[in-house]
Amino acid sequence: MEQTVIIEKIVAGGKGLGRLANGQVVLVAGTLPGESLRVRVTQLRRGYVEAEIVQINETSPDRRQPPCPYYGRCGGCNFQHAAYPAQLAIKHAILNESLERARLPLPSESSPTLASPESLGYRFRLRLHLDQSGNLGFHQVATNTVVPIQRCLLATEPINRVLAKIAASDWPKRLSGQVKAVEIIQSPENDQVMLILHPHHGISMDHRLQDQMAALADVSLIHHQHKTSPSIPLSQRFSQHGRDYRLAWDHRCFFQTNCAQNAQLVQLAVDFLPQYPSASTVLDLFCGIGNFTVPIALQGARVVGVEHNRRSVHYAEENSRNCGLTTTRFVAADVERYLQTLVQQKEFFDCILCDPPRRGLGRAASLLAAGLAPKHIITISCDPATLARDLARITADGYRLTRLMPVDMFPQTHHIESIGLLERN
Ligand SMILES: C[S@@+](CC[C@H](N)C(=O)[O-])C[C@H]1O[C@@H](n2cnc3c(N)ncnc32)[C@H](O)[C@@H]1O
Repeated sequence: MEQTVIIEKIVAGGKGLGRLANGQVVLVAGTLPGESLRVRVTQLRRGYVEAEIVQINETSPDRRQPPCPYYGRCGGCNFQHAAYPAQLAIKHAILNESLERARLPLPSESSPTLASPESLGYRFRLRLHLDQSGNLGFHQVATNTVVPIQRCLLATEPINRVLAKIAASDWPKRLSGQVKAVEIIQSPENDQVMLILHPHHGISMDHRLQDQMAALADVSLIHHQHKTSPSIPLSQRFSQHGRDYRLAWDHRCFFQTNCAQNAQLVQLAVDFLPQYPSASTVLDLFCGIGNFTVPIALQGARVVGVEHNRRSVHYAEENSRNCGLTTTRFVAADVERYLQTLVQQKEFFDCILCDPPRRGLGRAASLLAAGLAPKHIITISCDPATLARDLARITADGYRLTRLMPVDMFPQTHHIESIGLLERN
């Protein structure tokens, strides 16, 4: 069935929303607000249909030629058809709409999306799938079929040099059946690039094979993912508010892959932290390797970091020590359980910063807002839907959102990171 639709807006997930002649909602990928399209319905879903573009009748002035030759087939990006300023505006609108749908009042200060310093070449870590036929690449849109690629425009140049060498060799064919994924990582502090081969379950890799592949790709290290295998050292230098410091971690720890934008996000978090009359006490939930703990402590606060990955906690402690800090403490624990302990002990913090994974805070939201009642809460989120759910709980417990800013951590994709500040009423 073909029909003409006008795209009203872009919704979470990146598709354009329009209406069929009978009023039914239709979602179309690769579109922009205001475009008039001839579409063909491809899927019936509960409450809406999905369609694909047959023809664009009226093109948005924000439409551009996607820079990547794999765009449309490779499922890695879905915003490359939009000029970068339009991508930022779309992310701002989606975040605001997520909050409005949850009936949350938006802060009076509505900040535009913070652009990434680099809109291409920003990724310091790439994970590619390897299928049984030796295709090395990313999954095709909405399938498990691997689209072979020789270059990813989102990755840094040193990563692409290694990828090109591997893709042009017979290695993907030789490794297929043994390896299911290849990870290429660059340490942000230097040009050192490292590989990780992820073997299929139960396969033990031939070390000679790994050495030969390392020599071909001219990489300094190569390991396959195994609990006992050595770790890959990674590090980044920061300069925040006149203080220079360095954070180190390894490939088994979480760290933001857009390192330049992460530095801007960290700066924002320090700026969002209110000034208190005396040295502040801050609880940094989901602290990882101390990405926010260290710079906040360098500003004079006493900070407790909570993180369940013991390896990350080890690096957080080491990073903190190397910065000469004596005002940080790290706890290896599950956030929700640890919050219960803090509530029982009637602990108080001026500010709680939380940077949970995509699933959000869940029940921890009420524990930290109603249970600990800090003066301020800083939220860092990578999913507007779970953020809206968490904010609904926190505001119901007596807080109001005073600042909110989308931060573009993943240009060319629909992913939306944000930072917010809540104040106790
Ligand atoms: C989005 S990352 C943020 C890390 C850090 N704040 C940063 O900026 O690099 C989320 C972190 O939460 C940790 N995590 C996930 N679930 C957790 C839980 N239930 N309790 C404690 N830590 C958790 C992960 O290991 C990861 O380091």
